[in-house]
Amino acid sequence: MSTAAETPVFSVDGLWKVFGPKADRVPADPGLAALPPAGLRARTGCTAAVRDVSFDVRKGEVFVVMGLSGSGKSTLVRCLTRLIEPTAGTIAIDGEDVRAMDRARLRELRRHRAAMVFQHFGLLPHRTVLDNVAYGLEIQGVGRAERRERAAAVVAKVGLEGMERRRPSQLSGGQRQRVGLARALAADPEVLLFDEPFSALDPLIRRDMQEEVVRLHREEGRTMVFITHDLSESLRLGDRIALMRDGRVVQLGTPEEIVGSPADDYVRAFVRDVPREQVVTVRTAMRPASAEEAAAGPALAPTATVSQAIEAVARAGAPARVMDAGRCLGVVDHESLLAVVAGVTPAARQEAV
Ligand SMILES: Nc1ncnc2c1ncn2[C@@H]1O[C@H](COP(=O)(O)OP(=O)(O)OP(=O)(O)O)[C@@H](O)[C@H]1O
Repeated sequence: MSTAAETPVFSVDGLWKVFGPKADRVPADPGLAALPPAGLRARTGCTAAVRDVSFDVRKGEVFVVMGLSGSGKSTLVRCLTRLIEPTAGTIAIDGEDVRAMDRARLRELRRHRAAMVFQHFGLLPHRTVLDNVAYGLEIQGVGRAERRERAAAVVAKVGLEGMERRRPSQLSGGQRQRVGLARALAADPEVLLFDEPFSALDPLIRRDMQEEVVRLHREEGRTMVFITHDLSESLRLGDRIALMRDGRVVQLGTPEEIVGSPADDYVRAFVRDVPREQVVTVRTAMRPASAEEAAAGPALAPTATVSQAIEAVARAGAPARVMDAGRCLGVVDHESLLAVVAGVTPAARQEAV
């Protein structure tokens, strides 16, 4: 039974977005709905950018939508606040039907509840950093003194203190992106939607911004939906990842589930080069402990990664215990850790026993 505390921020069910003539008939007709992209285009002239997608975004999580170019990521996330009108399916925010919202309610949704951070952040060139950040609050009708005060606090939060009076042209790409982020944060939305915000940044600055997002998330616990086509970015940021292909979500899971148990050959090929030991946790790698092993040895949290465990086991020269609230859940030793590095899935290991 679900309680109010468990209501997801977004709840999406059977969502379709079809572009093209008479788009409505595609989800409604099982024959058309089942066609592959090229077949659908040839028969109807339509593109199904999002095909029968269902998922929940939980409160406080970083939910990543990942996939190659054209897989439907932007269309899906724009449907959440109806920047793009869905063709079929349901979307709820905090249990409220987004598709039933009138224009005023939608405006409120986009301004106060689900703010978007874009790759091209749309900064106003003739305004200062502070005024750019305060702009969203101005639209909301917040008074001048209050909006400047709130904007200054957010500018400091994203590390731009001292730059309040600069114009966008006097900032680096990374700093501009921080202004865009600050502008979205100033509205204090329940959820932040990021549309590939860092893809135009060079790799070092990109890494900086990823860390910034992780830090903000750790400090505030705000729900975030993050679009990216970059696998390492999604593994670094995501609590859960929805991996898209041709408009469908082909796998939804934690980074560990996606890397450790790819749902099909497509996902397997996608994650082939990921260093598994940096993603797989000891909870997955462990085996049952004997009474003797459970009593002594280095202790690790269940969320420790295999690479952290390798260090602990090498240092102690003995198996490490996976401990949760004082209880030993199992142990990891050389063999179980090496199996992860070698790419042997836990299921395959069990079959081999
Ligand atoms: N307005 C539109 N009209 C027709 N087709 C569209 C429209 N917008 C998107 N599409 C098509 O829908 C599919 C998904 O596009 P979408 O932009 O959502 O993908 P994406 O995964 O975000 O790609 P990228 O990473 O390149 O931004 C693509 O095949 C695209 O060509």
